[in-house]
Amino acid sequence: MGLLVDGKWQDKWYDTESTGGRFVRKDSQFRSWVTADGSAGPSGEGGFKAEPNRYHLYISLACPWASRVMIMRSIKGLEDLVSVSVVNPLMAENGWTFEPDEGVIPDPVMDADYLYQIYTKVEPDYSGRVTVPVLYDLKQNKIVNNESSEIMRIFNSAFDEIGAKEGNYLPEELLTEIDAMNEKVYDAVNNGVYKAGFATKQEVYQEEVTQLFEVLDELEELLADKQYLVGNQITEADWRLFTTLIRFDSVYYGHFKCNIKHLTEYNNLWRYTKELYNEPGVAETVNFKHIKEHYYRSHKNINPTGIVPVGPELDFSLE
Ligand SMILES: N[C@@H](CCC(=O)N[C@@H](CS)C(=O)NCC(=O)O)C(=O)O
Repeated sequence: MGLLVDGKWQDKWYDTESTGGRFVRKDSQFRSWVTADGSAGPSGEGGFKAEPNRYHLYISLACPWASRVMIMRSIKGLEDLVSVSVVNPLMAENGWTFEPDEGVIPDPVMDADYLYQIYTKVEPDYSGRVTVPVLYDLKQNKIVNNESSEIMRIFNSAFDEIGAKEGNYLPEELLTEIDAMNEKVYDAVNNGVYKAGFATKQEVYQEEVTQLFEVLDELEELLADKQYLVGNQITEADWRLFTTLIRFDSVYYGHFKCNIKHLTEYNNLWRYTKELYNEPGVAETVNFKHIKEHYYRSHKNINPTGIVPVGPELDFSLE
């Protein structure tokens, strides 16, 4: 676990000293968009036109942010348009690596050993965290974007004219509601589990875990008479919630101490999670071996022995 400082790798855990025991996530730095005609998107620079085999995605199957992008790639049928590399689940002193293991897919750009080499290749004096997902332009050797919420939106529509599957997970008329839902879910749930798990002060942990379960209770109620979060169709908001829920009982409940309730104790949220898991193309993006190995083995200050629990046994079949 570490970060780049002026292009040099430093092995360092998150700093929570300066923030009173609180984990504060840093903003992603590469923010350009792939668009159908190469014009600039809502942020960053233009020049990234949607073309087959031009873009490459770096992901971890363990990571909820990378997984939401993988789900969009899968449900939009982009497998033959956007290639992918998968990092090793263990994130240790060199950060994410391509160390061969089951499910790891090596780097085609420079056969890198470490993901940070991709960052320093495009920006030799980069300072910041080296995160997945990364959307990389193979033609210009540039990182287009490393913010999953934006890569999801790129995948939702940029490739529609060159062979993507039908489906709009961001309908115009639901956009305001989706954005509001995303904000709540991001803060309390997606990032909430991390804020609870990485807290280094008791009162900070308690505050975060309480807020997390308050919002889960609220969502449980919302889903009592609704199948999906916004409108009557699956939207981006559902996929964003899903990647946290699918990891909940396996890692967040134990490793991050988000244990007021199991997800399986929430009737509606559990049913919802199973339904989304059973959507075509989604189960293939979920790899519990990578998920459990990553969290339990990489965060040595939380789990010093690195022992990976055997359970829980979860049954995702819909009765
Ligand atoms: N805001 C980013 C967050 C991505 C992120 O934090 N990914 C984690 C893996 S789950 C990572 O690569 N962490 C490495 C680090 O922080 O050093 C996004 O949504 O894309």
